[in-house]
Amino acid sequence: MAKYLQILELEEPIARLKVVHVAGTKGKGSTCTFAESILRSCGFRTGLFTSPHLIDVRERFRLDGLDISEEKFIRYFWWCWNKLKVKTGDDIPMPAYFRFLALLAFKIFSDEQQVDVAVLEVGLGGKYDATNVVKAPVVCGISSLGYDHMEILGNSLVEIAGEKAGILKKGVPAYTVPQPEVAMSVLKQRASELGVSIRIVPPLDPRQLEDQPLGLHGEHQYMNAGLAVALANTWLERQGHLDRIHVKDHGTLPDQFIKGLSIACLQGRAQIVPDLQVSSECKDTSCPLVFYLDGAHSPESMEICAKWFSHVTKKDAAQPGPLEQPRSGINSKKILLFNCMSVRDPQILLPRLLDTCAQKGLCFDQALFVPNQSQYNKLGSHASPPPGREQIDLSWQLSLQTVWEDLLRGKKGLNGTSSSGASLVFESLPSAIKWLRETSQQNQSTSCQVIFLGIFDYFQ
Ligand SMILES: Nc1ncnc2c1ncn2[C@@H]1O[C@H](COP(=O)(O)OP(=O)(O)OP(=O)(O)O)[C@@H](O)[C@H]1O
Ligand SMILES: [Mg+2]
Ligand SMILES: [Mg+2]
Repeated sequence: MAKYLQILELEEPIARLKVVHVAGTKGKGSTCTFAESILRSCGFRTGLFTSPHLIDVRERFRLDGLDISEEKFIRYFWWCWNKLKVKTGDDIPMPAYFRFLALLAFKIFSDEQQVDVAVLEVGLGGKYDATNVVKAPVVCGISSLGYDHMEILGNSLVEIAGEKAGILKKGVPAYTVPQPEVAMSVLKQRASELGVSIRIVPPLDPRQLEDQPLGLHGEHQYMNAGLAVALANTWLERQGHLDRIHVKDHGTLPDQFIKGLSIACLQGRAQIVPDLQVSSECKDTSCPLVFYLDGAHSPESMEICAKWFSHVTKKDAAQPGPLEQPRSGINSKKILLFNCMSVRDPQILLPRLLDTCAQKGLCFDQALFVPNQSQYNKLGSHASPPPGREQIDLSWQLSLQTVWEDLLRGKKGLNGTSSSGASLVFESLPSAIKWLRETSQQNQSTSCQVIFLGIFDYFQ
């Protein structure tokens, strides 16, 4: 990275950026999004770099809260690409995907618009992450730690926490959320070696928000929001801008903070998406097919997500309302649409989901497994579609299906009750969605609530 920064002449510009840096297993992106939104609401020009993206790579680079425009993205992309291409070769190869994107973020944030603050999410780990070239961030945060990317970061929480603690720096205040004891002691140890304090921030109390809901949904977001408030506050303090906010004496947050937290948005995190195609053909005002999207792909986030899905689907049934919700007085089917990378262990992920849902009284009627294929054809270098349909390898999805079926069989064996959930494997996402639409159109007396997990789980 140091060499690439030299090639792109980014060393000095990076040193000038006023960075908020966040690592963690879960909640990094949400914490960054909240922190950015708060500081924008305080009147600052912001850059936000997160990962992964849901649909378009430009989602990873936001300027003043908006995805970078195509025109700017293309301009910066080629500027970096061409410069690197000339100066790299056998000894220094072109940077890998995530490194390139991080370099692009540095270029974008330091160049064209001179942002007041750059909020950076670590891609993977911390110590060796591409974003960790920032030598002196204004403040850093470590969100919830748990088990993920063990093939790279190590198998124990101690090792994982050690990697994440690699973003802590001498002289830079640090914050974290309540963590498992072993992880916390690693963070504290590293902080004390560096002579900095790491403060533990409790989850935000909803009362501090004066009845405004958070822009990102789910109980766990209060944890991320609490961390984001501490990061934004410290950034303001260290930059000498505390005069911009009016601290109230009755324990609620400053108005700009409340506004920032309530308008924050990040696609694909506890996002409820009614299927507009199906609902447009439905006479009723509510929607027969609703997707509950989330990027969960670690055991902790599967559990969090299961709680969220159980909670919102129960609430929707109790308070039938407009489009977002399924129709009242109608059977509702709970369907799982799932994929995860083969480095993850479905024997851990799927039971965690199923058990948490079962504890909340929710059983799945069906489970669908799909590869991350979103298109049928890939374009080659001559921009023409290949002549035949690509053969898609579904062996991983078939093994996910087997794990699921075994789980259900095990549960049936134990207590005789279980969701009857037939499971299916589809060759692509569009084909699964087509099937869901057809099914819900054919069966108007049933609404489908589809929890859609792990689909954009890929290697950053
Ligand atoms: N504090 C948390 N504790 C546990 N799970 C969380 C927490 N925050 C978010 N999640 C779960 O992780 C998903 C991703 O959230 P977010 O994008 O904020 O995390 P991330 O650390 O950026 O994840 P990724 O590894 O996908 O980059 C959420 O949709 C939710 O399921
Ligand atoms: Mg991750
Ligand atoms: Mg992320």
